[in-house]
Amino acid sequence: MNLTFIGTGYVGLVSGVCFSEIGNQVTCVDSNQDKIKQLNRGHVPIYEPGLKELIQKNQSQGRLKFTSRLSEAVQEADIIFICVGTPPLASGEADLTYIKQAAQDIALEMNGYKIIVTKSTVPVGTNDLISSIMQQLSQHPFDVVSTPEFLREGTAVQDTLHPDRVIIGTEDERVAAKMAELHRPLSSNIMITDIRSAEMIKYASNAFLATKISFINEIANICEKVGADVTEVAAGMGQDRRIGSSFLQAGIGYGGSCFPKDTDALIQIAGNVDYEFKLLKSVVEVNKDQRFNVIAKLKHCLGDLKDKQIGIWGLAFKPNTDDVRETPAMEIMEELLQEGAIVKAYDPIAADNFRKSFRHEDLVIWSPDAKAAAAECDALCLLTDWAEFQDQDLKELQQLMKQPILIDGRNVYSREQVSQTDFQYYSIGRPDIGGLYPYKEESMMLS
Ligand SMILES: NC(=O)c1ccc[n+]([C@@H]2O[C@H](COP(=O)([O-])OP(=O)(O)OC[C@H]3O[C@@H](n4cnc5c(N)ncnc54)[C@H](O)[C@@H]3O)[C@@H](O)[C@H]2O)c1
Ligand SMILES: O=c1ccn([C@@H]2O[C@H](COP(=O)(O)OP(=O)(O)O[C@H]3O[C@H](CO)[C@@H](O)[C@H](O)[C@H]3O)[C@@H](O)[C@H]2O)c(=O)[nH]1
Repeated sequence: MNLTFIGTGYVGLVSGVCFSEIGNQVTCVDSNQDKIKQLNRGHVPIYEPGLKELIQKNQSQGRLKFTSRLSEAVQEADIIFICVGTPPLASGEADLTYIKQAAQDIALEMNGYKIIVTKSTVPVGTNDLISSIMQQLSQHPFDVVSTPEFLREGTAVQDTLHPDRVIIGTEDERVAAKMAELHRPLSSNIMITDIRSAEMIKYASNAFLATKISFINEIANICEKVGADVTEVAAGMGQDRRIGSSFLQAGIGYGGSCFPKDTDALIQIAGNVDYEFKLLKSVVEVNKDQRFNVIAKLKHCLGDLKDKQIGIWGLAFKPNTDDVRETPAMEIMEELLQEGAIVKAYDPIAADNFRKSFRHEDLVIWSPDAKAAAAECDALCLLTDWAEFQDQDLKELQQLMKQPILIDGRNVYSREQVSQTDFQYYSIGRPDIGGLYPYKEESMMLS
C-alpha cells in the first residue's frame, strides 16, 4: 500500500520505516526541514537501536522516502498516518495545535478518497475533531481511524515489528478490514473497536503502567523501613499471572515523553467531565516524590551537600534512548545545584540533548566517560540503567572516588558485586545490600 506518515519523530519515523520494511511504499513528511535534510543525507536524528540499518536498507530498495513537500505525499497516499506531537499545556491537557494543523494541511491537499489514521496520543473526541476539520476544508471523501501507538523508546523497532496488539478504532467495516490487512504481517492480535474506546485504550494503558511503577516504588519505600527486599517482593508478586512481572522495577520513578504527560492529560480528561481521578493523581504525586529519594539518601550520607562533589551516571529517562524529555535527572541535578553541590555528569548517548535543555548547563562539569564522572566524587548517583554502568568494575571505581558512596537509583548492582567492595551502597528498597541500613527503624521489631 502507499502510506504517508506526517511527523517524523520517534513514532512517525520508526513506524514509517517498519511499514516500509514489510513491503509498503512509504513517504515520511516533516515540517522541520532540517530533520528531512538530515534523513536524506543518511543521518538519523534520533538514537533508536536498529533504526539506521532499516532506513538504509529500505531507502536503497526504493520503498522509503523523506520529504517536506506535503502535497505530493498526501496525493500519492492511500493511507495517511498523523504522528505529530501532543505535548502538555500548562494545565496538563494535551496541546492539539499540531494535530489540528496536520488535519488542515492534509485536507487542503486531498485529491480523492483517503484513510486518515491518528497514531498520536489524543484525548477522547479528538478524532471527531479531525473529521470535522477535514469536512470543512475538503470536498473529497475520507475516513478517520484511531490506531494508537504502543512502542517504547529504546526498543521501538522491535515493538513496532512485533506489537503485543494492534488497536483499530473505526465503525466502518471496510476500513477495519483494510487496516487489519495492513497490520496483519506485524501481529495476529488485532482488536477492532470504536474510535472513542481506541483513544481511551491508549491513555488507560499508560496510566495503568505508571500505576504499577508508583505502586512498586511505594512498596520499595516501605521495604526500606521494614527490612524487606523489593526485588524479591516484585519477583514473588510477578509470578501471579494476574499481576505479571513487568513494570515492577522499583527506582527513581518514571520519566519520558509519555507517562508524565499522558497521566496528567487523563486526569484532565476526567476532570473535564467532572470526575476526579483520585488514584491517578496519587500515582503522579508518588512519582514526583520518588525522584528525591536519591537526594534524601545523599543527605543521609553526607549531611550538607554544599561543595560536595556528586557524580551523575545517566541523563536519559531510560537506557537505549537519547530522549531526555521529563527525565528524572533534570530535577535531581537542579536540586543538587540548588543545595550548592558540584555536579559532574555523564551519559553514553543523551548528554548532548540533555545539555541543550538543561537551564544550568554552564554550572555542570560534563564528563567524557563514566570513570571521569566518578573521579574524586564524594558520592556517585546512578540514574539510568545503561548496560555500560552495570558492567563497571566497582572495586576499580571505588579507588577513583574521594568517598566510596554509591546511590543506585535503578537497583542495577547485585549483592555479590557490592559485597566485594567497601562501598557505602544504597539502592531503592533493598536495605540489606551493602551493609548500611539507612532507614532501619527500631519500630520494625515486633514485640
Ligand atoms: N515517543 C514515544 O515513545 C511515543 C510512543 C507512543 C505514542 N507516542 C505519541 O505519538 C505522538 C508523537 O510523539 P513523538 O515522540 O514521535 O513526537 P516527536 O516530537 O518526536 O515528533 C513529532 C514530529 O512531528 C513534526 N510535526 C509537527 N507538526 C507537523 C505538521 N503539521 N506536519 C509535519 N510534521 C509535523 C515535528 O516537527 C516532529 O518532528 C505523541 O502524541 C506521543 O504522545 C509517542
Ligand atoms: O518497571 C519499570 C518500568 C519502567 N520504568 C520507568 O518508566 C519510564 C517509561 O519506561 P518505558 O515504558 O519503558 O518507556 P516509554 O518509551 O516511555 O514507553 C511508554 O510510553 C510510550 C508512549 O506512550 C508507550 O507507547 C509505551 O507503551 C510505554 O511503555 C522510564 O523512565 C523507566 O525507567 C520504571 O521505573 N520501572
